[in-house]
Amino acid sequence: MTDPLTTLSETRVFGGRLKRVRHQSAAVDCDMTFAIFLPPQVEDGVKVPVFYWLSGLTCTDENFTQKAGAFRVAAELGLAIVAPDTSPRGDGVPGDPEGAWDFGLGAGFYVDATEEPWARHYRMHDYVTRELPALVEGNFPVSDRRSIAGHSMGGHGALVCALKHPGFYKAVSAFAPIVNPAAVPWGEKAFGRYLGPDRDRWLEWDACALIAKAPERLPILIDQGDGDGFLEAQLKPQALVAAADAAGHPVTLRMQPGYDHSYFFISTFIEDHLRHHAAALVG
Ligand SMILES: N[C@@H](CCC(=O)N[C@@H](CSC=O)C(=O)NCC(=O)O)C(=O)O
Repeated sequence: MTDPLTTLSETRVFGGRLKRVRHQSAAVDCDMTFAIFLPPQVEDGVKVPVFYWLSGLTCTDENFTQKAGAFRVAAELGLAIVAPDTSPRGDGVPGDPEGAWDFGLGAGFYVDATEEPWARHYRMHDYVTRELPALVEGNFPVSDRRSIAGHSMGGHGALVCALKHPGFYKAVSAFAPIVNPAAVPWGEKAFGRYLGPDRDRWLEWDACALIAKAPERLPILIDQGDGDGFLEAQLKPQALVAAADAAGHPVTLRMQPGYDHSYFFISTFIEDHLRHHAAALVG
């Protein structure tokens, strides 16, 4: 062990192990909890690649582990899964002044805030792309082959992480992502507070803007339910398809008839995403 980690729980699942781990984060300056699934292959001494999952608004590390149904296929494919929390938390970490669920605690938006009082703790991009991978790779039997996926706010996070860090991830995908946060109500509220009023600076955290100048054309897989109540106002996946087409960036958008925004939708298609990631990660 190179970093002080506290194991909160350890559970056997599909021949592997699911752990919840707490540590002091320098990036977000508070204690953080993440989940890590280690597939059975690690027990034969194999260093396995890591699939990072970023959850959406209101989530912790536990929504994905308890609801997505990912572990049978991850065990088969030999993938580790790491699911961090969605924001800093704890004493001294400010939340939404009105207690709303779409900003602050559980809603870090995977950006590095520049404005007060958010800038000290709300640095989830730095946490997810730098501190957490270093911690995981220094303390668990995993390789440096990584991929990233997420849902809704976490889908936005996954797309932005991949687009801002060419070569760092081998695959990227998203369920019902917020693709154009600079132009929808959830993103306008969060970016206005975390990043300040200059909308040009918001574009550094917007997949539709980043894709135009991406130095790497990593194919993007997106699943989106057409019965999703957030589709028209917050998600707008066609905006990413248009930006990707203009840039020559490969995107596959699968509109899934009748599916909503929930983890029932995610659990239905998570196997496809894991296999998409494994094709790039394993071998
Ligand atoms: N107010 C509701 C709705 C919040 C919600 O739907 N959250 C989604 C993510 S939305 C975009 O980021 C979610 O993943 N919820 C957790 C779950 O397990 O379904 C609420 O408080 O749940």
